[in-house]
Amino acid sequence: MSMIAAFYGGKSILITGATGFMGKVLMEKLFRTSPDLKVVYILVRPKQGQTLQQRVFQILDSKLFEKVKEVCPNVHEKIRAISADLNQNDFAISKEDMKELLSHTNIIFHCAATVRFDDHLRHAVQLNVTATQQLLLMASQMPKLEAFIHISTAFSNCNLKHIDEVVYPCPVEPKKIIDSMEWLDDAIIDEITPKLIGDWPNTYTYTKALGEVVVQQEGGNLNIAIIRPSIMGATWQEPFPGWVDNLNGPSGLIIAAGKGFLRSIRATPMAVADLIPADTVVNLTLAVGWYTAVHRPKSTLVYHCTSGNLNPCNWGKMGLQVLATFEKIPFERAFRRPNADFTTNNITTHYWNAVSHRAPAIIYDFYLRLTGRKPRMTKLMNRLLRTLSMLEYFVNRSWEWSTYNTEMLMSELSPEDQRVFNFDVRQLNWLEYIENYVLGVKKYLLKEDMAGIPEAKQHLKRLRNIHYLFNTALFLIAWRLLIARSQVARNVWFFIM
Ligand SMILES: CCCCCCCCCCCCCCCCCCCC(=O)SCCNC(=O)CCNC(=O)[C@H](O)C(C)(C)COP(=O)(O)OP(=O)(O)OC[C@H]1O[C@@H](n2cnc3c(N)ncnc32)[C@H](O)[C@@H]1OP(=O)(O)O
Ligand SMILES: NC(=O)C1=CN([C@@H]2O[C@H](COP(=O)(O)OP(=O)(O)OC[C@H]3O[C@@H](n4cnc5c(N)ncnc54)[C@H](OP(=O)(O)O)[C@@H]3O)[C@@H](O)[C@H]2O)C=CC1
Repeated sequence: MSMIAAFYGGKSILITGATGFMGKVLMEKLFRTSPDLKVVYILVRPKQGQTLQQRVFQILDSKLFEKVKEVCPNVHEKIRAISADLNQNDFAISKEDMKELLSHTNIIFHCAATVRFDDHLRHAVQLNVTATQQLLLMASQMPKLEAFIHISTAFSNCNLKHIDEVVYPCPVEPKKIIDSMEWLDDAIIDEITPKLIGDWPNTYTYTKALGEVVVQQEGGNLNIAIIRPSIMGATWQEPFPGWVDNLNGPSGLIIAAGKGFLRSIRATPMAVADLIPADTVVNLTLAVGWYTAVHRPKSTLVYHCTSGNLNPCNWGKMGLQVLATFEKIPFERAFRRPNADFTTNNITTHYWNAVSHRAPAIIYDFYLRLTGRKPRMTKLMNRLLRTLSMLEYFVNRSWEWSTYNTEMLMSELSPEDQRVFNFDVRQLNWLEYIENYVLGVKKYLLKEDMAGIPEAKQHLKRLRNIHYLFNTALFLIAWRLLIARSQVARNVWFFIM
């Protein structure tokens, strides 16, 4: 019998960010392994014209929750969606809901965040720092609370090369940052943002670092733990391999490469690709929730959920495996044949951006215009180049994360819990994982049918023929021009003939 699964039985659990990528995988695992839990409160905002209930039904209707509905047929009754906006005071939660949350909650998993790299500092602070502060305040008024689990990121200290499982101080106290966001106007914030974030690459990683400091400073007597996942990718095993539902991290680039838009990327092939499957993060999170509540460590423990020091993969190997998978499982209606190169130097990056990204987009848009259609490729390409420039920081460096606490926790688990809540990345086979990831992107993100693979392969063959024809024509034109201008070239030509 799993001790962790039994622990969550009968519990009232509060999850923020339950509608996000990690939140869904977390809820799924909780219900599948502890169907006898009492209730899961989720803080949800109405979005895109959908009510809270519609949002919950949409989640439960997805393939991700198929197994849950078998083991916990009344899952929809156990999810209590609470209308909340983490950007508002008291999260805009009604008095009755707040009363219920405060009096019943046993465990909090705080997953909500803005993960956009380019978010305005005010918004990133509001969600990643102030909301965390407010949630801690709420937690301090919960008499039945046993553990508060804060999800941060392994990149919250990416300005360091070696990162230990400790909370590092920030140059400016979070309280001062929160205060200043209240009275500074947007233009001034824009101006001081580069100075404030210093050697952090973006507002996301900076505000996640501030969030951790807030947790440490304002956690009071709460039982708190911080989890730092690296780059969260599709699921490895549970509930099935390859599940993914957003474009963050590598997923968007896998699509761009598979559809033939992404032809080169400024990345260091030998740099460690610290990916971590979402189900691994969730297993560790649930194990940490149990450990923190039952063992009540004296201080706030930080757990690194990373793969690099235990089972490293690098970007070069990952890129090759992604491309190899496209041979077997191509995406439909590709713009060009998938074939992306890694470059490490600025000049070649600019060259390939011009030749392989911008030029084909301009030519294609010209063709669209000629055929009376609206040009769109240049815009799309500009977006891709902007995304690439934001991700570059992470694919040209390697970090070392120590994992003592995570390994300690693994040794504390019973063999059954090690199996049910497996977060041992040493068992991960990268080639198999990446293949399933690409397949998952095709099925769950692009919603492409596997029956379309033969047609997709035919399409790639046509693109290859067009490519050969285009190159041959280009060569002949260049050769003709050369012959017209150079006696040596003419002599070579006559010699060959
Ligand atoms: C050889 C072949 C190799 C192929 C694979 C190689 C893989 C290399 C992968 C490298 C990835 C490295 C990632 C490192 C990240 C580490 C960071 C730490 C991890 C974390 O803690 S948090 C999670 C990470 N967060 C993110 O990834 C968010 C990043 N996204 C953003 O910040 C913004 O979306 C972005 C990129 C600034 C774009 O903003 P904007 O232009 O405003 O666009 P929108 O977000 O509104 O979206 C517009 C449009 O673009 C689509 N989109 C969004 N994100 C991506 C993406 N990452 N890639 C591609 N496309 C993306 C989005 O769906 C929208 O489409 P529409 O059709 O709806 O308009
Ligand atoms: N994805 C990754 O690669 C990594 C993520 N992390 C961390 O893991 C956690 C989860 O990330 P992930 O699931 O990928 O992120 P997502 O962007 O998928 O989900 C974010 C969640 O936060 C919610 N949220 C955002 N703003 C508000 C708001 N104002 N009020 C209420 N809810 C809000 C979103 O709700 P809505 O659906 O309404 O938008 C969504 O449920 C984050 O803390 C992130 O920093 C750490 C390392 C890597």
